[in-house]
Amino acid sequence: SIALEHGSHRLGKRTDEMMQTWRNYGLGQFIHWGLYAIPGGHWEGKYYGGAAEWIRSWKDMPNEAYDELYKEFDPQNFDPRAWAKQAKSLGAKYMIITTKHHDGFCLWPSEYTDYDVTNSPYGKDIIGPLVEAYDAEGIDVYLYFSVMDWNHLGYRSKLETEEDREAYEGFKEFTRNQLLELLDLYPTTKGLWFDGTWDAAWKEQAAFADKLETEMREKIPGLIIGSRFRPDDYGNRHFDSNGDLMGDYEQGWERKLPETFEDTKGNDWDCVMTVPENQWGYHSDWRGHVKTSFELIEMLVKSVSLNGNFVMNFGPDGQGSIREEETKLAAEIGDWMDVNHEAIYGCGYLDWKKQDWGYYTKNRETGKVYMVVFNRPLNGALRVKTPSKIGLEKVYSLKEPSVTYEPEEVHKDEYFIHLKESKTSKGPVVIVIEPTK
Ligand SMILES: C[C@@H]1N[C@@H](C#Cc2ccccc2)[C@H](O)[C@@H]1O
Repeated sequence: SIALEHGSHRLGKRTDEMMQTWRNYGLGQFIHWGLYAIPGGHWEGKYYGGAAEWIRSWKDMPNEAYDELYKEFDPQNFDPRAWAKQAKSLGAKYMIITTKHHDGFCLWPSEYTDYDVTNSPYGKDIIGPLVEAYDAEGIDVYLYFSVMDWNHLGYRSKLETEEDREAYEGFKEFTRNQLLELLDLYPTTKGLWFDGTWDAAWKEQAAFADKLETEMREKIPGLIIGSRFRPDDYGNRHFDSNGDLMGDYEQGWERKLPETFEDTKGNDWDCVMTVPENQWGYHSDWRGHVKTSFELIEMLVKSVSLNGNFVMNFGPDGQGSIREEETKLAAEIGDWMDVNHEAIYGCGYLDWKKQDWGYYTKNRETGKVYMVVFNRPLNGALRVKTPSKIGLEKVYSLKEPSVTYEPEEVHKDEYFIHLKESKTSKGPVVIVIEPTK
């Protein structure tokens, strides 16, 4: 293996309580909110189809005009407790909020820049009330932080000149100051979700990032930081030059999902997912495919079945309202979770042979097995291949436990479970197997 000073510092998974809690979340909520929500994908009547939170970077969009938007930020509809209540009814166990996206505008009162909410007409901290509201609902809060910062004069995507390097040293100090400031201001945060770390300039900062990650972990013991923060000695991210995972879980699944357990390399991971194809911040004109609640529930179940967490994105509008499409999805998914959360929370991968009808999840504590059926076979018979000697004496419907099943053994350790028409349940039906030995 390659000698690394700043590669992965731990082989295998974290087993402490905070990480176990993270592992058992199942469902999270991402919130992308900032100045980009004001234009909402349009500028002077022109529609921009790219990601709305990147509008400042589109060629026809005048940067100076974007940078003035903070003078319009006054979200009078912002209601953190309503957001937290909606997240509770969705069934989210954690929430990730953009404290600062690539544009550099800070949703908290930062001592290290004037480009923050205190200098907007709104004038007040956004992050603090959100942390408080979500904590009150028992939903853990994680802070999204973009290292890339288009507003800071010392930011560089690459370091070519001596001037670049000097300026970048100031930017690094600023970044460190802001991160330590966030952890001081919001000590109940359980982790940081880093983004904007693909720049060549940042990839040269293995030693700096390593030291800073250690400092942050010392400030909040148990803090959870994913694979997207640190570059190793050779600029590799997510996995170091020896292929070992950086950070506490893999953050590589952005708008995509692993297909097999092998794709996950056996690591902890999260999938962060937009509702439209590629809009994180608010866009007033969603075009292309907008996911249905059934699609999102399947992504959630697939994630949990492969030991991952699924984080669904919300993009509040410029006034601080959650758009109706997201409200509707939250209600539909929440209704399904009300009945079926037992197959999600505290569950993970089961090494039984994957079947076409859907996904298995297994409760890590009870050992209960959940068959989440998305594709009802035409003959209504679910094929189940079990490891040998598993007893299937206790099989029932999660929604209607009085509806029990007697699996029909068709081959050695291979059974049919004949679905009984359950009440019209919206979304996938879940069959529970309580292995008896
Ligand atoms: C979590 C997501 N990461 C950000 C990005 C990106 C990106 C950058 C370059 C190429 C493709 C995607 C998006 O703006 C959003 O914050």
